[in-house]
Parts: sequence; C-alpha cells; structure tokens
Amino acid sequence: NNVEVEVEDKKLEDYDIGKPLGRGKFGRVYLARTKKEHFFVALKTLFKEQLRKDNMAHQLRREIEIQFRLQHKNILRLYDYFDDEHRIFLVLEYAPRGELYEKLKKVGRFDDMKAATYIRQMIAALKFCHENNVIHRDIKPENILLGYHGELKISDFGWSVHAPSQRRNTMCGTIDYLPPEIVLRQRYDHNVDIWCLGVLTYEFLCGRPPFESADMQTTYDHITHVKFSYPNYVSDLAKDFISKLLIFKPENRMQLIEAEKHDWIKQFAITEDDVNYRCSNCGVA
Ligand SMILES: CC(=O)NC[C@@H]1CCN(c2c(Cl)cnc3[nH]c(-c4cn(C)nc4C)nc23)C1
Repeated sequence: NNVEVEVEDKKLEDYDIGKPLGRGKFGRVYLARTKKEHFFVALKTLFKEQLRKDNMAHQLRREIEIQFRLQHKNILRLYDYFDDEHRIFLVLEYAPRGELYEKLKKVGRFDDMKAATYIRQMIAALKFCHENNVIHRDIKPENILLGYHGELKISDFGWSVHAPSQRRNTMCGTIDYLPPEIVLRQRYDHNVDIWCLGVLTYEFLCGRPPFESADMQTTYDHITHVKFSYPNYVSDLAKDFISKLLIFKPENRMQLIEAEKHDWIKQFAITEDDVNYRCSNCGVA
C-alpha cells in the first residue's frame, strides 16, 4: 500500500509578517515568523510584473536553484519559495546581525584580526561554491550579512552562474569589484571570485575598494592595468596576501587552498575553536 507522505507546502498564511528589513534589488525583504514553529526567516518578495519587465525571471530561477542547493554555514540559506498571483516569495535564512556593509561604514575600516577572520570565512564559502561548480561573481560588502554569532553569510546569488560562463546581462551598481577579464568582456571562470576576494580584503582594511575613482573610465583603466596602492597603515602580510589575488592573468592568482594557508590568515584570523578555547578558559562558558 502506498503511504501518502504529506509534505506540507508553505504558503504566505503560514507566516506572521514583521518589520521591513530592507530592499533587495527587485523587491522588499521582511522579517517574518512561521506561525507553527515561531521560526524567524527573512521573506523576500519579488513582483512578477517587475521581473518580467526587467527580463530577470531566468536570473531569479538560477538564484533559486543555486541558493536552494548550496547549504553551508557561511552561505545564507534559501529554505523555501512559493508564489501568488502577482508575487514570488523567497523564504531566506534571517541574519540577526544585519549587513556587514553597515559595520564597515560605521567603523571606517577593520584591523587585521577582524578583516582576516571575515576573509577566512569568505574563503570557506567560496571553496564550497567552487566545489559545486558555482561562481558567485558578485562578492562585495553589500552582499554579506552577519549571523547570530557575527559569522559571515554571503547572500544574493542573483549574479551567480555555473562555471565557466560569459556575462550576458548588463551590470548594475558599482564596477569596483569587476575583474579585468569581465571588464574586457572575455571568457572567465572561478578566478573572478579570487579577484573579488582581493578587492574585498583591500576594502575591509582600507574602507574603500582599491580601484575606486571619480569616474567609471578611470576605474576601468585602473582595473585593466591593476593600478592601485596601499595606505601606509596596511601591514606587509596583508599587502602580500592582496597582491597575490589582484593579478591580471586569472590563472596566476593564488588559489583558495593557498589563500587559507597564507600567513596573514594563519596569524590574524580567529577560528571557532579559538573562540571556544578562549571561552572555556575564561570560565564564563
Ligand atoms: C545583503 C542583502 O541581501 N541585503 C538586502 C536585503 C536587506 C535585508 N535582507 C536580509 C536578509 Cl535576506 C536576511 N537576513 C537579514 N537580516 C537583516 C538585518 C538584521 N538587522 C538587525 N538589520 C538588518 C538589515 N537583513 C536581512 C537582505
């Protein structure tokens, strides 16, 4: 006899909707809670009409299939999705400590310990993406959220693709993070994320991205000539780490398995077991 497994499909009435958390690119995000389990989520609403107009339906489908499949502690989970007549709803993991971008703007720049601790988690997330043949392509502080313990969560897979690929959609937002091969519209692979890791590390330590300038053309030129300099407060180890990522030829960039063993990470990044060890020692935990 066939046992009917009743998998209850979640729908809007299963949630209490709370305050707006902010706007993603194509809709608003609300804090929400499941009525039954009182489980907090971030409910991202996207308007079908808007998606159709901006020809972004295929991009959303890719975001859903990628984020639904990639389950890692440093990648914001997509738990579920459903739709009604006018809207599509993504049930995302709620990151209680908000956007990393806000933290960076508030303090200006991070010291080696803070920056290396975040970059070590970013390396873990990117390694996992690349092992699953996914390139994120849009690594920047705006797309990073912070979990309950301040752990890093990359979100917004709207631009991620299966490697290797050729970008089709026009870019929106900043070009500061674009690697030369995308600026020059060449074929590219997972090494685009390695370049972005370099740009992200620089921005964590300096409070601004390395190629930033007043106008786009100058930024383009700085990127394609890898033209940037370090403020004098950047440590030698950090400079060595960044300069092995911001390399023009993708195949010459340091790979993630080398990056996680680099002295800058080894010396400055705090790992979970460091935290547990310290807590167990201070007698509080
Ligand atoms: C990185 C990103 O995707 N930002 C766009 C959306 C805005 C809120 N989104 C959240 C998403 Cl998708 C998930 N969790 C979040 N937590 C917060 C948040 C928490 N605090 C205290 N403040 C905020 C803000 N926001 C979210 C994502």
